Amino acid sequence: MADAASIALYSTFIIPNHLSHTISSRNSNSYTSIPTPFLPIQTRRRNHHHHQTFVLRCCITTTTTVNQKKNPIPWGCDTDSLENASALQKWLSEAGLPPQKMNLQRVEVGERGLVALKNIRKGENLLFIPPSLVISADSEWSSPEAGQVLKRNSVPDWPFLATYLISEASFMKSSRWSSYISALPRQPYSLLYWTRSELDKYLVASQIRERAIERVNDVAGTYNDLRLRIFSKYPHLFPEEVFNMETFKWSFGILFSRLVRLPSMDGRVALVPWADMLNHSCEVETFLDYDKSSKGIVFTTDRPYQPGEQVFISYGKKSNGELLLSYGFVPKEGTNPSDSVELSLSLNKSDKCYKEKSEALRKHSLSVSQRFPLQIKGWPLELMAYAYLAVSPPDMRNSFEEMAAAASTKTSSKKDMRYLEIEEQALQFILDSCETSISKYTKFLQGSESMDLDVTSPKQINRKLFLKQLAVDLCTSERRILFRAQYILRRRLRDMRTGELKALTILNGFRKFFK
Ligand SMILES: C[S@@+](CC[C@H](N)C(=O)[O-])C[C@H]1O[C@@H](n2cnc3c(N)ncnc32)[C@H](O)[C@@H]1O
Repeated sequence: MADAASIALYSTFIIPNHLSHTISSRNSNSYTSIPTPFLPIQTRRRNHHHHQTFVLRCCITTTTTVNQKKNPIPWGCDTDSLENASALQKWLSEAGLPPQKMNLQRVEVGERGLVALKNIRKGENLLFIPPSLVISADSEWSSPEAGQVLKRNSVPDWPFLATYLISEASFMKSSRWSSYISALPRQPYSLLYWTRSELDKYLVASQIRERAIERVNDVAGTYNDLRLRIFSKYPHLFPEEVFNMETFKWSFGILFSRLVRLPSMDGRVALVPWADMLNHSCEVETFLDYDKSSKGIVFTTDRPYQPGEQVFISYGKKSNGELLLSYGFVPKEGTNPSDSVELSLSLNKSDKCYKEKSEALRKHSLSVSQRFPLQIKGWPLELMAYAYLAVSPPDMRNSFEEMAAAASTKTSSKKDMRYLEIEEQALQFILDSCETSISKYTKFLQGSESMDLDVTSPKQINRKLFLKQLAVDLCTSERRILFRAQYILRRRLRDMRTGELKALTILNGFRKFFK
Protein backbone atom coordinates (compact mmCIF):
# COMPACT_ATOMS: atom_id res chain seq x y z
CA MET A 1 0.00 0.00 0.00
CA ALA A 2 0.94 3.59 -0.03
CA ASP A 3 3.86 5.03 1.79
CA ALA A 4 3.89 8.56 3.09
CA ALA A 5 4.61 9.98 -0.36
CA SER A 6 1.85 8.18 -2.10
CA ILE A 7 -0.74 9.11 0.45
CA ALA A 8 -0.84 12.47 -1.22
CA LEU A 9 -1.29 10.85 -4.61
CA TYR A 10 -4.24 8.69 -3.83
CA SER A 11 -7.09 10.55 -2.39
CA THR A 12 -10.06 8.47 -3.17
CA PHE A 13 -12.26 6.12 -1.20
CA ILE A 14 -10.10 5.86 1.79
CA ILE A 15 -10.30 3.49 4.64
CA PRO A 16 -8.69 3.69 8.02
CA ASN A 17 -6.15 1.05 7.35
CA HIS A 18 -5.69 -0.45 10.72
CA LEU A 19 -3.32 -3.19 9.88
CA SER A 20 -1.37 -2.40 12.94
CA HIS A 21 0.50 -5.68 12.65
CA THR A 22 1.46 -5.33 9.06
CA ILE A 23 5.00 -4.39 8.40
CA SER A 24 6.21 -2.99 5.22
CA SER A 25 9.25 -1.47 3.81
CA ARG A 26 10.02 2.12 3.00
CA ASN A 27 12.26 1.25 0.14
CA SER A 28 10.96 2.23 -3.24
CA ASN A 29 10.64 -1.31 -4.56
CA SER A 30 8.52 -2.38 -1.72
CA TYR A 31 5.09 -1.54 -0.54
CA THR A 32 3.74 -0.35 2.68
CA SER A 33 0.63 -0.35 4.71
CA ILE A 34 0.04 2.55 6.93
CA PRO A 35 -0.64 1.16 10.37
CA THR A 36 -3.40 3.51 11.35
CA PRO A 37 -5.31 2.58 14.43
CA PHE A 38 -8.95 2.42 13.55
CA LEU A 39 -11.56 4.68 14.96
CA PRO A 40 -11.07 4.74 18.67
CA ILE A 41 -13.35 7.55 19.51
CA GLN A 42 -10.78 9.23 21.69
CA THR A 43 -8.23 9.61 18.95
CA ARG A 44 -8.56 11.81 15.94
CA ARG A 45 -7.10 10.23 12.85
CA ARG A 46 -7.47 11.11 9.26
CA ASN A 47 -6.42 8.85 6.54
CA HIS A 48 -6.53 8.27 2.98
CA HIS A 49 -6.67 6.40 -0.36
CA HIS A 50 -6.40 3.10 -3.31
CA HIS A 51 -6.30 0.81 -7.03
CA GLN A 52 -8.50 -1.78 -9.49
CA THR A 53 -9.63 -4.49 -11.88
CA PHE A 54 -12.21 -6.90 -13.01
CA VAL A 55 -14.37 -9.08 -11.05
CA LEU A 56 -16.85 -11.76 -11.02
CA ARG A 57 -19.94 -10.04 -9.84
CA CYS A 58 -23.36 -11.55 -9.75
CA CYS A 59 -26.41 -9.54 -8.94
CA ILE A 60 -27.68 -10.80 -5.67
CA THR A 61 -29.38 -9.31 -2.72
CA THR A 62 -27.26 -10.11 0.26
CA THR A 63 -29.83 -9.13 2.84
CA THR A 64 -30.19 -12.51 4.39
CA THR A 65 -28.69 -12.39 7.84
CA VAL A 66 -31.03 -12.78 10.75
CA ASN A 67 -30.47 -9.24 12.04
CA GLN A 68 -31.13 -7.65 8.73
CA LYS A 69 -34.43 -9.48 8.45
CA LYS A 70 -35.41 -8.00 11.78
CA ASN A 71 -34.08 -4.53 11.08
CA PRO A 72 -33.89 -3.85 7.37
CA ILE A 73 -32.25 -0.53 6.53
CA PRO A 74 -35.21 1.60 5.46
CA TRP A 75 -33.25 3.77 3.05
CA GLY A 76 -31.01 3.32 0.03
CA CYS A 77 -31.57 0.93 -2.86
CA ASP A 78 -30.29 -2.36 -4.26
CA THR A 79 -26.62 -2.27 -5.27
CA ASP A 80 -27.42 -2.75 -8.94
CA SER A 81 -30.49 -0.53 -9.03
CA LEU A 82 -30.90 2.57 -11.18
CA GLU A 83 -34.22 3.18 -9.48
CA ASN A 84 -33.12 6.43 -7.85
CA ALA A 85 -30.44 7.42 -10.35
CA SER A 86 -32.46 9.96 -12.32
CA ALA A 87 -33.69 11.63 -9.11
CA LEU A 88 -30.06 11.85 -7.98
CA GLN A 89 -28.92 13.39 -11.26
CA LYS A 90 -31.83 15.86 -11.27
CA TRP A 91 -31.14 16.94 -7.69
CA LEU A 92 -27.41 17.31 -8.38
CA SER A 93 -27.89 19.54 -11.38
CA GLU A 94 -30.48 21.67 -9.55
CA ALA A 95 -28.06 21.97 -6.63
CA GLY A 96 -25.25 23.30 -8.80
CA LEU A 97 -23.50 20.36 -10.47
CA PRO A 98 -22.43 21.60 -13.93
CA PRO A 99 -23.43 19.55 -17.01
CA GLN A 100 -21.52 16.27 -17.05
CA LYS A 101 -19.84 14.31 -19.80
CA MET A 102 -20.81 11.11 -18.00
CA ASN A 103 -24.04 9.41 -17.09
CA LEU A 104 -24.91 6.91 -14.34
CA GLN A 105 -25.67 3.57 -15.97
CA ARG A 106 -25.62 -0.16 -15.37
CA VAL A 107 -22.17 -1.42 -16.22
CA GLU A 108 -20.32 -4.71 -16.41
CA VAL A 109 -17.71 -3.81 -13.84
CA GLY A 110 -19.17 -2.54 -10.57
CA GLU A 111 -22.87 -2.94 -11.45
CA ARG A 112 -23.58 0.82 -11.59
CA GLY A 113 -20.97 3.28 -12.80
CA LEU A 114 -20.29 6.46 -14.75
CA VAL A 115 -20.20 6.04 -18.51
CA ALA A 116 -18.81 8.54 -21.07
CA LEU A 117 -21.54 10.35 -23.04
CA LYS A 118 -19.05 12.09 -25.32
CA ASN A 119 -15.44 11.65 -26.35
CA ILE A 120 -13.22 12.34 -23.37
CA ARG A 121 -9.59 13.23 -23.92
CA LYS A 122 -6.63 12.03 -21.89
CA GLY A 123 -5.65 14.76 -19.42
CA GLU A 124 -9.13 16.25 -19.28
CA ASN A 125 -10.59 17.43 -15.96
CA LEU A 126 -13.98 15.93 -15.17
CA LEU A 127 -16.72 16.33 -12.52
CA PHE A 128 -16.31 19.89 -11.02
CA ILE A 129 -18.41 19.11 -7.96
CA PRO A 130 -18.83 22.24 -5.81
CA PRO A 131 -17.91 21.97 -2.09
CA SER A 132 -21.56 22.73 -1.22
CA LEU A 133 -22.41 19.25 -2.59
CA VAL A 134 -19.83 17.48 -0.45
CA ILE A 135 -20.59 15.83 2.89
CA SER A 136 -17.90 16.55 5.47
CA ALA A 137 -17.63 17.10 9.21
CA ASP A 138 -18.62 20.74 8.56
CA SER A 139 -21.91 19.91 6.85
CA GLU A 140 -25.07 21.25 8.43
CA TRP A 141 -27.20 18.84 10.39
CA SER A 142 -30.95 18.52 9.90
CA SER A 143 -30.87 18.12 13.69
CA PRO A 144 -28.36 20.86 14.68
CA GLU A 145 -28.59 19.88 18.34
CA ALA A 146 -27.39 16.33 17.59
CA GLY A 147 -24.42 17.74 15.67
CA GLN A 148 -23.52 20.07 18.52
CA VAL A 149 -23.56 17.20 21.02
CA LEU A 150 -21.08 15.22 18.89
CA LYS A 151 -18.84 18.25 18.43
CA ARG A 152 -18.87 19.02 22.15
CA ASN A 153 -17.73 15.44 22.73
CA SER A 154 -14.92 15.77 20.15
CA VAL A 155 -16.10 12.75 18.20
CA PRO A 156 -13.51 11.99 15.46
CA ASP A 157 -14.34 12.28 11.76
CA TRP A 158 -15.24 8.68 11.01
CA PRO A 159 -17.78 8.06 13.80
CA PHE A 160 -18.96 11.64 13.37
CA LEU A 161 -19.72 11.12 9.68
CA ALA A 162 -21.22 7.68 10.32
CA THR A 163 -23.65 9.24 12.81
CA TYR A 164 -24.33 12.16 10.49
CA LEU A 165 -25.26 9.84 7.64
CA ILE A 166 -27.71 7.88 9.79
CA SER A 167 -29.18 11.06 11.20
CA GLU A 168 -29.72 12.56 7.73
CA ALA A 169 -31.08 9.26 6.39
CA SER A 170 -33.64 9.18 9.18
CA PHE A 171 -34.92 12.61 8.14
CA MET A 172 -35.84 11.07 4.79
CA LYS A 173 -37.26 13.64 2.37
CA SER A 174 -36.61 16.58 4.69
CA SER A 175 -32.83 16.04 4.61
CA ARG A 176 -31.06 17.94 1.88
CA TRP A 177 -29.18 14.71 1.09
CA SER A 178 -32.31 12.66 0.60
CA SER A 179 -31.78 12.05 -3.15
CA TYR A 180 -28.17 11.06 -2.51
CA ILE A 181 -29.00 8.71 0.35
CA SER A 182 -31.81 7.07 -1.63
CA ALA A 183 -29.28 6.19 -4.34
CA LEU A 184 -26.77 4.67 -1.90
CA PRO A 185 -26.69 0.88 -1.63
CA ARG A 186 -28.99 -0.44 1.07
CA GLN A 187 -26.34 -2.99 1.81
CA PRO A 188 -22.85 -1.98 0.64
CA TYR A 189 -20.58 -4.83 -0.42
CA SER A 190 -18.16 -5.22 2.42
CA LEU A 191 -16.81 -7.92 4.67
CA LEU A 192 -18.71 -6.15 7.47
CA TYR A 193 -21.73 -8.02 6.15
CA TRP A 194 -20.16 -11.45 6.33
CA THR A 195 -21.13 -13.41 9.41
CA ARG A 196 -18.41 -14.76 11.68
CA SER A 197 -19.01 -18.30 10.43
CA GLU A 198 -18.80 -17.12 6.81
CA LEU A 199 -15.47 -15.41 7.53
CA ASP A 200 -14.19 -18.54 9.27
CA LYS A 201 -15.37 -20.83 6.52
CA TYR A 202 -14.48 -18.92 3.38
CA LEU A 203 -11.41 -17.00 4.49
CA VAL A 204 -9.83 -19.70 6.60
CA ALA A 205 -6.56 -19.53 4.65
CA SER A 206 -6.27 -15.77 4.26
CA GLN A 207 -5.01 -13.20 6.74
CA ILE A 208 -7.84 -10.97 5.54
CA ARG A 209 -10.09 -13.02 7.80
CA GLU A 210 -8.39 -11.60 10.88
CA ARG A 211 -8.51 -8.09 9.54
CA ALA A 212 -12.20 -8.45 8.79
CA ILE A 213 -12.85 -9.69 12.33
CA GLU A 214 -10.85 -6.78 13.75
CA ARG A 215 -12.82 -4.37 11.63
CA VAL A 216 -16.19 -5.82 12.61
CA ASN A 217 -15.12 -5.55 16.26
CA ASP A 218 -13.87 -2.00 15.77
CA VAL A 219 -17.17 -0.92 14.28
CA ALA A 220 -19.11 -2.61 17.11
CA GLY A 221 -16.72 -1.08 19.68
CA THR A 222 -17.10 2.38 18.19
CA TYR A 223 -20.88 2.11 18.17
CA ASN A 224 -20.94 0.84 21.77
CA ASP A 225 -18.64 3.62 22.85
CA LEU A 226 -20.89 6.25 21.23
CA ARG A 227 -23.96 4.63 22.74
CA LEU A 228 -22.52 4.59 26.24
CA ARG A 229 -20.88 7.99 26.20
CA ILE A 230 -23.37 9.97 24.15
CA PHE A 231 -26.49 8.33 22.71
CA SER A 232 -27.76 6.97 26.03
CA LYS A 233 -27.53 10.46 27.51
CA TYR A 234 -29.54 12.07 24.72
CA PRO A 235 -32.12 9.45 23.76
CA HIS A 236 -34.43 12.11 22.30
CA LEU A 237 -31.66 13.04 19.82
CA PHE A 238 -30.31 9.54 19.21
CA PRO A 239 -33.18 7.05 19.60
CA GLU A 240 -32.09 3.41 19.47
CA GLU A 241 -34.61 2.57 16.74
CA VAL A 242 -32.50 4.78 14.47
CA PHE A 243 -28.99 4.69 15.95
CA ASN A 244 -28.29 1.02 16.42
CA MET A 245 -25.68 -1.59 15.47
CA GLU A 246 -27.40 -2.37 12.19
CA THR A 247 -27.56 1.25 11.01
CA PHE A 248 -23.94 1.78 12.07
CA LYS A 249 -22.85 -1.25 10.10
CA TRP A 250 -24.56 0.31 7.11
CA SER A 251 -23.03 3.76 7.58
CA PHE A 252 -19.54 2.38 8.18
CA GLY A 253 -19.97 0.13 5.14
CA ILE A 254 -20.81 3.26 3.14
CA LEU A 255 -17.79 5.12 4.54
CA PHE A 256 -15.40 2.23 3.92
CA SER A 257 -16.45 2.01 0.31
CA ARG A 258 -17.05 5.67 -0.54
CA LEU A 259 -15.21 8.11 1.72
CA VAL A 260 -12.60 10.25 -0.01
CA ARG A 261 -9.58 12.05 1.32
CA LEU A 262 -8.91 15.29 -0.49
CA PRO A 263 -5.20 16.19 -0.38
CA SER A 264 -5.74 19.77 -1.52
CA MET A 265 -8.24 20.35 1.27
CA ASP A 266 -5.69 19.51 3.97
CA GLY A 267 -6.58 15.85 3.73
CA ARG A 268 -10.19 16.43 4.68
CA VAL A 269 -12.36 13.33 4.48
CA ALA A 270 -15.64 13.65 2.65
CA LEU A 271 -18.43 11.85 0.85
CA VAL A 272 -18.63 13.24 -2.65
CA PRO A 273 -22.00 12.48 -4.26
CA TRP A 274 -21.71 11.60 -7.96
CA ALA A 275 -17.92 11.14 -7.78
CA ASP A 276 -18.61 8.12 -5.58
CA MET A 277 -20.38 6.47 -8.49
CA LEU A 278 -17.00 5.96 -10.17
CA ASN A 279 -15.70 2.42 -10.06
CA HIS A 280 -12.11 1.36 -9.58
CA SER A 281 -9.67 0.10 -12.17
CA CYS A 282 -6.15 -1.22 -11.48
CA GLU A 283 -5.20 0.13 -14.87
CA VAL A 284 -5.71 3.79 -14.07
CA GLU A 285 -3.89 5.97 -11.58
CA THR A 286 -6.06 9.03 -11.44
CA PHE A 287 -7.72 10.10 -8.22
CA LEU A 288 -10.14 12.70 -6.89
CA ASP A 289 -9.01 16.01 -5.48
CA TYR A 290 -10.17 19.56 -4.90
CA ASP A 291 -9.13 21.90 -7.68
CA LYS A 292 -8.52 25.38 -6.34
CA SER A 293 -8.88 27.14 -9.68
CA SER A 294 -12.27 25.67 -10.62
CA LYS A 295 -13.30 25.43 -6.95
CA GLY A 296 -14.62 21.93 -7.35
CA ILE A 297 -13.78 18.24 -6.89
CA VAL A 298 -12.23 16.95 -10.09
CA PHE A 299 -10.11 14.16 -11.47
CA THR A 300 -7.86 14.22 -14.48
CA THR A 301 -8.29 11.36 -16.91
CA ASP A 302 -5.15 9.39 -17.64
CA ARG A 303 -6.58 7.79 -20.79
CA PRO A 304 -9.17 8.73 -23.42
CA TYR A 305 -12.73 7.37 -23.35
CA GLN A 306 -15.21 6.95 -26.16
CA PRO A 307 -18.95 7.40 -25.75
CA GLY A 308 -20.40 4.33 -24.03
CA GLU A 309 -17.18 3.38 -22.24
CA GLN A 310 -17.14 3.21 -18.46
CA VAL A 311 -14.86 5.79 -16.83
CA PHE A 312 -12.70 4.63 -13.92
CA ILE A 313 -10.58 6.10 -11.18
CA SER A 314 -8.15 4.44 -8.78
CA TYR A 315 -9.08 3.66 -5.18
CA GLY A 316 -5.37 3.38 -4.41
CA LYS A 317 -2.63 0.83 -4.51
CA LYS A 318 -4.51 -1.82 -2.60
CA SER A 319 -4.13 -5.56 -2.51
CA ASN A 320 -7.00 -7.81 -3.60
CA GLY A 321 -7.62 -8.62 0.06
CA GLU A 322 -7.91 -4.94 0.96
CA LEU A 323 -10.29 -4.37 -1.95
CA LEU A 324 -12.44 -7.26 -0.75
CA LEU A 325 -12.35 -6.00 2.82
CA SER A 326 -13.60 -2.49 2.09
CA TYR A 327 -15.28 -2.67 -1.29
CA GLY A 328 -16.45 -6.26 -1.55
CA PHE A 329 -14.81 -7.21 -4.83
CA VAL A 330 -11.71 -9.08 -5.96
CA PRO A 331 -9.93 -8.13 -9.19
CA LYS A 332 -9.22 -10.93 -11.64
CA GLU A 333 -6.13 -12.95 -10.86
CA GLY A 334 -2.95 -11.31 -12.08
CA THR A 335 -4.50 -7.97 -13.01
CA ASN A 336 -3.63 -6.01 -9.88
CA PRO A 337 0.02 -4.87 -9.81
CA SER A 338 -0.41 -3.79 -6.18
CA ASP A 339 -1.64 -7.16 -5.05
CA SER A 340 0.05 -8.62 -1.98
CA VAL A 341 -0.44 -11.39 0.54
CA GLU A 342 0.48 -11.28 4.19
CA LEU A 343 2.91 -13.88 5.39
CA SER A 344 2.92 -14.58 9.09
CA LEU A 345 6.30 -15.26 10.71
CA SER A 346 6.79 -16.28 14.33
CA LEU A 347 9.67 -16.85 16.69
CA ASN A 348 10.13 -20.47 17.65
CA LYS A 349 8.99 -20.93 21.25
CA SER A 350 11.74 -23.47 21.87
CA ASP A 351 14.42 -21.01 20.76
CA LYS A 352 17.06 -20.71 23.52
CA CYS A 353 17.06 -16.93 23.04
CA TYR A 354 13.28 -16.60 22.78
CA LYS A 355 13.12 -14.12 25.67
CA GLU A 356 15.94 -11.90 24.43
CA LYS A 357 14.59 -11.91 20.91
CA SER A 358 11.05 -11.10 21.98
CA GLU A 359 12.40 -8.31 24.17
CA ALA A 360 14.34 -6.86 21.22
CA LEU A 361 11.18 -7.05 19.09
CA ARG A 362 9.05 -5.47 21.79
CA LYS A 363 11.44 -2.52 21.98
CA HIS A 364 10.60 -1.82 18.37
CA SER A 365 6.87 -2.34 18.83
CA LEU A 366 6.98 -5.72 17.13
CA SER A 367 5.59 -8.97 18.41
CA VAL A 368 6.75 -12.60 18.44
CA SER A 369 4.35 -13.23 15.60
CA GLN A 370 4.36 -10.70 12.82
CA ARG A 371 2.73 -10.32 9.41
CA PHE A 372 4.66 -9.07 6.38
CA PRO A 373 3.36 -8.32 2.90
CA LEU A 374 4.70 -10.35 -0.03
CA GLN A 375 4.24 -9.08 -3.55
CA ILE A 376 4.79 -10.83 -6.84
CA LYS A 377 7.93 -8.72 -7.29
CA GLY A 378 9.39 -9.50 -3.88
CA TRP A 379 9.23 -8.90 -0.19
CA PRO A 380 10.23 -6.08 2.13
CA LEU A 381 13.62 -5.81 3.83
CA GLU A 382 11.84 -5.97 7.18
CA LEU A 383 10.76 -9.53 6.52
CA MET A 384 14.33 -10.63 5.87
CA ALA A 385 15.50 -8.86 9.05
CA TYR A 386 12.81 -10.65 11.05
CA ALA A 387 13.88 -13.97 9.55
CA TYR A 388 17.53 -13.30 10.47
CA LEU A 389 16.48 -12.63 14.03
CA ALA A 390 14.30 -15.74 14.18
CA VAL A 391 17.12 -18.07 13.06
CA SER A 392 20.14 -16.41 14.65
CA PRO A 393 22.04 -18.56 17.17
CA PRO A 394 22.91 -17.43 20.74
CA ASP A 395 26.43 -16.31 19.75
CA MET A 396 24.83 -13.59 17.59
CA ARG A 397 22.92 -12.05 20.50
CA ASN A 398 24.78 -8.77 20.05
CA SER A 399 23.03 -8.33 16.74
CA PHE A 400 19.48 -9.05 17.98
CA GLU A 401 18.79 -5.40 18.62
CA GLU A 402 20.00 -4.34 15.17
CA MET A 403 17.93 -7.07 13.50
CA ALA A 404 14.77 -6.16 15.42
CA ALA A 405 15.27 -2.49 14.52
CA ALA A 406 15.62 -3.41 10.86
CA ALA A 407 12.46 -5.52 11.07
CA SER A 408 10.47 -2.48 12.07
CA THR A 409 9.01 -0.04 9.56
CA LYS A 410 9.53 2.67 12.12
CA THR A 411 13.30 2.52 11.71
CA SER A 412 14.01 5.14 9.10
CA SER A 413 17.56 4.47 7.92
CA LYS A 414 17.34 1.02 6.46
CA LYS A 415 20.36 -0.70 5.08
CA ASP A 416 20.15 -3.92 3.21
CA MET A 417 21.67 -5.88 6.06
CA ARG A 418 23.12 -9.30 5.36
CA TYR A 419 24.37 -11.94 7.74
CA LEU A 420 26.00 -14.35 5.34
CA GLU A 421 26.55 -17.00 8.01
CA ILE A 422 22.80 -17.42 8.59
CA GLU A 423 21.41 -16.34 5.24
CA GLU A 424 20.61 -19.87 4.16
CA GLN A 425 18.70 -20.63 7.38
CA ALA A 426 16.83 -17.34 7.12
CA LEU A 427 15.73 -18.07 3.55
CA GLN A 428 14.76 -21.62 4.53
CA PHE A 429 12.73 -20.16 7.44
CA ILE A 430 10.79 -17.91 5.06
CA LEU A 431 10.34 -20.79 2.61
CA ASP A 432 8.92 -23.01 5.37
CA SER A 433 6.42 -20.31 6.33
CA CYS A 434 5.44 -19.85 2.67
CA GLU A 435 4.90 -23.56 2.25
CA THR A 436 2.80 -23.83 5.40
CA SER A 437 0.67 -21.01 4.08
CA ILE A 438 0.44 -22.52 0.57
CA SER A 439 -0.82 -25.78 1.99
CA LYS A 440 -3.62 -23.95 3.84
CA TYR A 441 -4.68 -22.24 0.62
CA THR A 442 -4.51 -25.49 -1.33
CA LYS A 443 -6.61 -27.28 1.25
CA PHE A 444 -9.24 -24.55 1.10
CA LEU A 445 -9.24 -24.35 -2.70
CA GLN A 446 -9.50 -28.12 -3.13
CA GLY A 447 -12.20 -28.33 -0.47
CA SER A 448 -14.14 -25.44 -1.97
CA GLU A 449 -15.05 -27.55 -4.98
CA SER A 450 -17.15 -29.87 -2.87
CA MET A 451 -17.92 -27.42 -0.05
CA ASP A 452 -21.26 -27.76 1.67
CA LEU A 453 -22.82 -24.32 1.41
CA ASP A 454 -24.97 -24.80 4.50
CA VAL A 455 -28.05 -23.18 3.09
CA THR A 456 -31.55 -23.52 4.42
CA SER A 457 -33.38 -21.65 1.69
CA PRO A 458 -32.95 -21.27 -2.08
CA LYS A 459 -32.58 -17.52 -1.53
CA GLN A 460 -29.37 -18.11 0.41
CA ILE A 461 -27.76 -20.12 -2.36
CA ASN A 462 -26.91 -17.07 -4.46
CA ARG A 463 -25.35 -15.30 -1.52
CA LYS A 464 -23.26 -18.28 -0.46
CA LEU A 465 -22.14 -19.02 -4.01
CA PHE A 466 -21.18 -15.39 -4.39
CA LEU A 467 -19.16 -15.28 -1.16
CA LYS A 468 -17.48 -18.57 -2.00
CA GLN A 469 -16.50 -17.31 -5.43
CA LEU A 470 -15.02 -14.13 -3.91
CA ALA A 471 -13.06 -16.24 -1.43
CA VAL A 472 -11.84 -18.58 -4.18
CA ASP A 473 -10.73 -15.61 -6.28
CA LEU A 474 -8.95 -14.03 -3.34
CA CYS A 475 -7.22 -17.25 -2.27
CA THR A 476 -6.16 -18.06 -5.83
CA SER A 477 -4.53 -14.66 -6.21
CA GLU A 478 -2.88 -14.79 -2.79
CA ARG A 479 -1.56 -18.31 -3.36
CA ARG A 480 -0.16 -17.22 -6.71
CA ILE A 481 2.07 -14.69 -4.93
CA LEU A 482 3.15 -17.33 -2.43
CA PHE A 483 3.98 -19.75 -5.27
CA ARG A 484 6.17 -17.08 -6.82
CA ALA A 485 7.97 -16.47 -3.52
CA GLN A 486 8.40 -20.22 -3.09
CA TYR A 487 9.96 -20.49 -6.54
CA ILE A 488 12.39 -17.62 -5.90
CA LEU A 489 13.37 -18.92 -2.47
CA ARG A 490 13.92 -22.47 -3.71
CA ARG A 491 16.08 -21.19 -6.55
CA ARG A 492 18.13 -18.97 -4.26
CA LEU A 493 18.63 -21.81 -1.82
CA ARG A 494 19.57 -24.22 -4.58
CA ASP A 495 22.10 -21.73 -5.97
CA MET A 496 23.56 -21.18 -2.53
CA ARG A 497 23.79 -24.88 -1.84
CA THR A 498 25.36 -25.77 -5.19
CA GLY A 499 27.70 -22.78 -4.71
CA GLU A 500 28.73 -24.15 -1.35
CA LEU A 501 29.17 -27.59 -2.82
CA LYS A 502 31.40 -26.20 -5.55
CA ALA A 503 33.45 -24.25 -3.01
CA LEU A 504 33.81 -27.40 -0.93
CA THR A 505 34.94 -29.43 -3.96
CA ILE A 506 37.53 -26.78 -4.84
CA LEU A 507 38.71 -26.71 -1.23
CA ASN A 508 39.03 -30.49 -1.18
CA GLY A 509 40.95 -30.27 -4.48
CA PHE A 510 43.38 -27.81 -2.91
CA ARG A 511 43.76 -30.00 0.16
CA LYS A 512 44.61 -33.04 -1.98
CA PHE A 513 47.01 -30.96 -4.03
CA PHE A 514 48.90 -29.74 -0.95
CA LYS A 515 48.98 -33.22 0.53
C1 LIG B 1 -17.47 4.14 -4.64
S1 LIG B 1 -18.62 2.93 -4.99
C2 LIG B 1 -18.70 2.98 -6.75
C3 LIG B 1 -20.12 3.02 -7.25
C4 LIG B 1 -20.92 1.78 -7.07
N1 LIG B 1 -20.73 0.88 -8.20
C5 LIG B 1 -22.40 2.06 -6.89
O1 LIG B 1 -23.17 1.65 -7.73
O2 LIG B 1 -22.78 2.66 -5.90
C6 LIG B 1 -17.65 1.51 -4.62
C7 LIG B 1 -18.37 0.21 -4.87
O3 LIG B 1 -18.45 -0.02 -6.26
C8 LIG B 1 -18.17 -1.38 -6.58
N2 LIG B 1 -16.94 -1.44 -7.39
C9 LIG B 1 -16.06 -0.44 -7.60
N3 LIG B 1 -15.08 -0.82 -8.44
C10 LIG B 1 -15.33 -2.09 -8.75
C11 LIG B 1 -14.68 -3.05 -9.56
N4 LIG B 1 -13.58 -2.78 -10.22
N5 LIG B 1 -15.22 -4.26 -9.64
C12 LIG B 1 -16.34 -4.58 -8.97
N6 LIG B 1 -17.02 -3.72 -8.19
C13 LIG B 1 -16.53 -2.49 -8.08
C14 LIG B 1 -18.01 -2.09 -5.25
O4 LIG B 1 -19.25 -2.63 -4.90
C15 LIG B 1 -17.63 -0.99 -4.31
O5 LIG B 1 -18.00 -1.26 -2.98
